[in-house]
Amino acid sequence: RRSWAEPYKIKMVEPVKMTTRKDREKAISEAGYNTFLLRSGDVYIDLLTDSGTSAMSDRQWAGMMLGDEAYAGSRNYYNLEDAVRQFYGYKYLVPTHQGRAAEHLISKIMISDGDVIPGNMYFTTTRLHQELAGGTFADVIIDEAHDPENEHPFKGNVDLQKLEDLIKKHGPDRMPYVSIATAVNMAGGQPISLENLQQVRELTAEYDIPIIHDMTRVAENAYFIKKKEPGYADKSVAAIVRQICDLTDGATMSAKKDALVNIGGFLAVNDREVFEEARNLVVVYEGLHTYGGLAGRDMEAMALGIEESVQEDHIRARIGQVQYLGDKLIGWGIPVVRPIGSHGVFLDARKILPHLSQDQFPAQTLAAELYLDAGVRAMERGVVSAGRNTETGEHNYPDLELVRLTIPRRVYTQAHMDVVAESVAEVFANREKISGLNMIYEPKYLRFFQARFERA
Ligand SMILES: Cc1ncc(COP(=O)(O)O)c(/C=N/[C@@H](Cc2ccccc2)C(=O)O)c1O
Repeated sequence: RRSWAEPYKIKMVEPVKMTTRKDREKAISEAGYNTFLLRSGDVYIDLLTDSGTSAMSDRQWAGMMLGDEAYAGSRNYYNLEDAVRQFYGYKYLVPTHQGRAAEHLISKIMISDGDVIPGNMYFTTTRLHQELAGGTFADVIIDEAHDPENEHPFKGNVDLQKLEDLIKKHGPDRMPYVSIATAVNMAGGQPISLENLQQVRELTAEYDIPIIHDMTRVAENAYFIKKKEPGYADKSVAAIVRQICDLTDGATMSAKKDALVNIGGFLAVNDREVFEEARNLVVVYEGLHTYGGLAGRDMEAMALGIEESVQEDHIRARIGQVQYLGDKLIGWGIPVVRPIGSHGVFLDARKILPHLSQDQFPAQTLAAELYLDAGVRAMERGVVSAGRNTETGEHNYPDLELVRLTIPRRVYTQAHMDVVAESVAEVFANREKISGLNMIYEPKYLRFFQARFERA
């Protein structure tokens, strides 16, 4: 098997610098042992997130020069509308500044006090907007998704029995929609199969319950279907993306991921009334309905990014780079979520630091130690991210206590992946010496963004 390389060449570079251990000790303690609070200038390889951190193509940069900054009816809006219709198939588009803005709108429109919204594992902003609208999230993902070592190829699948029991328990009238995420972020970037999505569609259709699709990483999910689901090997990623979307009634999109832009998102629906209400609400919270908080140039870059996101060479290289890092760590016996997901490699902090209880924040600790070793920035995806139970006020204690090494699209080379792998191995070799953290500042909402810690 011959080696293969990225399907692009680099035209512009942004120099990054190595820091010293001393610099990093100072930086991480000033950041309260929270990688979100580090300055990017103090970070060598930034794997905090794949959100908004991808490299745009020369065509997208050219698109930035074609911004029609008319207040109303910008040409770029119509180009974006065409791209959403062509590649995703949804009828009506409401642009927003990013994904959580679309989540805010659809939650406000479709959720009433006391409603239950089933979903395949929670996502932080999605669940918060459901709660702010008076709803309660209910997890219907298969049990395997909560087991980091289980090799189920489609851990994003819905447990149909759990879903049906919920519908029977609460009644369809208390269920405004089922929330389906593709390439489930908190499970480790784990795909849902088309077979399972079709079964969810059949079940919800019986009760006339719509499906709202969090399509933030839909192209990555489509790639896994092409590679792993019987019958799809000869289908294009673009065709599989359409097939996924056509099984849903609407979508929220953070275009900062798959669609390769630094800012942008949208709400797209097929129902005219939901569209009318969303178009009316967007002018309250985001901006006119033809720009939704974005500049014309941003919408142009997004339209082009959507087209590029489903190109076979691009998505194969993107997923290939994540697999490369994951396989390297697995080869060195480092506990990671398996199978390797779509947008990052998730370290199993519970297994790496078994001597730390979740009250000592193992994933938060591991992310800080990784940064200290060589300046690699990762993200806590464990008890801090899980937040507190709205009833009891206690921490939610998730089975998955993870540190996410999230790979931006078209930014880092294989050499960077090697440096990251060696840094993880170094921290892993010294894991017994790692002690835990105490939380000393806890914000009310989405605490993981701004919480501060000190060494226990
Ligand atoms: C599956 C899914 N659905 C919606 C959104 C919101 O989209 P947006 O408002 O950010 O554009 C996101 C954003 N995910 C980013 C950024 C992030 C957000 C909250 C906590 C930590 C990190 C990440 O995973 O790094 C997502 O992954």
